[in-house]
Amino acid sequence: MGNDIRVSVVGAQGRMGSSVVSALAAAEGMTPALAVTADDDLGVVTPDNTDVAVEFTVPDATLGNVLKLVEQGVSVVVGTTGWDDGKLSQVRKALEKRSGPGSQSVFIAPNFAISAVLADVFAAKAAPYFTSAEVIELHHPDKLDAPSGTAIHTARAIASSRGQARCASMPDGTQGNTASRGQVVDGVHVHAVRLEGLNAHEEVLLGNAGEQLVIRADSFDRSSFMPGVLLAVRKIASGDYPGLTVGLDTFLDL
Ligand SMILES: NC(=O)c1ccc[n+]([C@@H]2O[C@H](COP(=O)([O-])OP(=O)(O)OC[C@H]3O[C@@H](n4cnc5c(N)ncnc54)[C@H](O)[C@@H]3O)[C@@H](O)[C@H]2O)c1
Ligand SMILES: O=C(O)C1=N[C@H](C(=O)O)CCC1
Repeated sequence: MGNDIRVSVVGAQGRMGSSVVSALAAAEGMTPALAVTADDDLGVVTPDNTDVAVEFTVPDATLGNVLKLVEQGVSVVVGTTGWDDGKLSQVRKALEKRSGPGSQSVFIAPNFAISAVLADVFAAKAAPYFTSAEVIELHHPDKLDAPSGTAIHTARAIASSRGQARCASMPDGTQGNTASRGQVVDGVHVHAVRLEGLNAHEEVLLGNAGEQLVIRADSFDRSSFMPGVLLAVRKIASGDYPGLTVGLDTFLDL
């Protein structure tokens, strides 16, 4: 259709990329444009054929892909993990260089499932009321990165809300080899499980003397991510979010 948003998918043969290609074909007001695989030249994706590119590839490739798409004048919705402050600042700089009328957008979300986004928000709200908080993420064994992008995001959100509330550091009497205590992200311990049969799951454990709160999000199927991806495409295509935006909660009235 004439006014449809033209959406190209980078990483189109992957688990997420192929799900996005199918979701786009069924979505109102969107037209699938190019399906780019690892063997293709990303240079083919331009504003002549694409309004928004959706990028689901691998952590080692995503920064390069996003910078190239920005250089080519294309706005991007990114679901690939592996982002840190240094990489985000490279994207911000690339966007600033190009900014002007009709300026471009990059949107990055570690998780597009509403259950995960809400778990993150609830965990950050709850964290200052508890002495201890730890994050456990559980995923399918084909996942390349650990801990998950979502768990890093959650740990940072917990640390930030505890920092603002001036909470004391969490008690931990572990001595000697601390490898089994997981990765420490901004002072929050994050544990990664890889298990056949799982898809994408996260649990936040919050403890006080004599009580525990568990906040858990389960994505049983990749269909759980699709409404969030389509929402992000619509928001980015609207032109209302120029520059870099991180996190699906931006678009939700939480
Ligand atoms: N944000 C979310 O909600 C969400 C949900 C699920 C997965 N993820 C993340 O998305 C990423 C992809 O996950 P997946 O399960 O689809 O992985 P996958 O391995 O199934 O797919 C990745 C695809 O990218 C392709 N690829 C690699 N380098 C490329 C390049 N330079 N250009 C184009 N294509 C390239 C690979 O050939 C593969 O087909 C991971 O980082 C994962 O953590 C995010
Ligand atoms: O399947 C994956 O890989 C997922 N990756 C994201 C992460 O690392 O947080 C989101 C959930 C699924």
